[in-house]
Amino acid sequence: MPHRLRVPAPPPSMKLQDLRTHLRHLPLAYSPEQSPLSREKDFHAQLRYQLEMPRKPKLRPCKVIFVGDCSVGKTAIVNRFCYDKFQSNYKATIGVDFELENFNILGHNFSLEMWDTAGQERFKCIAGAYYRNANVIVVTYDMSKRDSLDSAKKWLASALNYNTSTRPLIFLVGTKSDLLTKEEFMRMERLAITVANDIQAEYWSLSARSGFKVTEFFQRLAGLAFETAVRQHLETLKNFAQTEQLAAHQTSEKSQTFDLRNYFKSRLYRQKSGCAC
Ligand SMILES: Nc1nc2c(ncn2[C@@H]2O[C@H](COP(=O)(O)OP(=O)(O)OP(=O)(O)O)[C@@H](O)[C@H]2O)c(=O)[nH]1
Repeated sequence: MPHRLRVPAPPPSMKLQDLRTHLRHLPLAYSPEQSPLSREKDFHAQLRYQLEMPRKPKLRPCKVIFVGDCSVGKTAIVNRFCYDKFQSNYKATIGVDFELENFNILGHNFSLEMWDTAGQERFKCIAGAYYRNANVIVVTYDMSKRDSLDSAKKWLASALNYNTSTRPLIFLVGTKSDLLTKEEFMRMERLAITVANDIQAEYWSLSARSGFKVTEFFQRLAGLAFETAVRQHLETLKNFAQTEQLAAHQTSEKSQTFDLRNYFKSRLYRQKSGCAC
């Protein structure tokens, strides 16, 4: 019997992961008419055009911080997206947890550094140290606990305190939507959208237990963060090119002055020597 070489198929989890992290379009907002970030249905045509240039931009990893009261489900949403798993027993985050997720967006590599900070008061001073240089702030609240929504503004203010020079993208995320009846869900969402509008955040309701909207949320976050990173990169290049142009202009002005001096000198010489040309 002829020997056949068998090529093992990639594990199904890998295929799933690839699909979730490969983006060709800008994912839509949870509720496009609410979003203060972008209401566009896709990446901007000019951004696509710029990305097709031969020199590919090198984008730094995007720092995403998750903040919110203890036990609202920050770790659960990160684990649902990164490992597609859910744990029903509560283990408090001590200080901070870190996950890295690599995306491929419009053919470019882009990574999200996810900093899942502790909600417990006693770890607040440790977690605060990790708030710096955040590109994205995810303020998380538990949809089944109204007081966790009331704390949202306080958490955002404290995260923004460490990021005064940058303008991070802000999301307000409601978790544990599986615990609510339809009426409770709608009531809580209405309240939360008002808060989201107040703090200029894009709103999402999720459930780590059922997986409701978790992938869509992370894809949207990655898409918007990518768009912002490319814009900032192009802006830096433009400023750099302008500085170079200015320097080149100043140099050519100097050499012109030099040439003029030479010109007058040579004319004087010609006049002295009686040349008529
Ligand atoms: N039913 C339900 N329970 C959830 C969901 N998300 C999280 N939980 C539960 O809520 C508890 C707290 O979840 P965590 O993800 O640890 O909360 P956390 O915000 O990271 O908490 P800290 O580490 O203290 O800041 C756990 O027992 C989870 O199983 C959800 O979507 N639905």
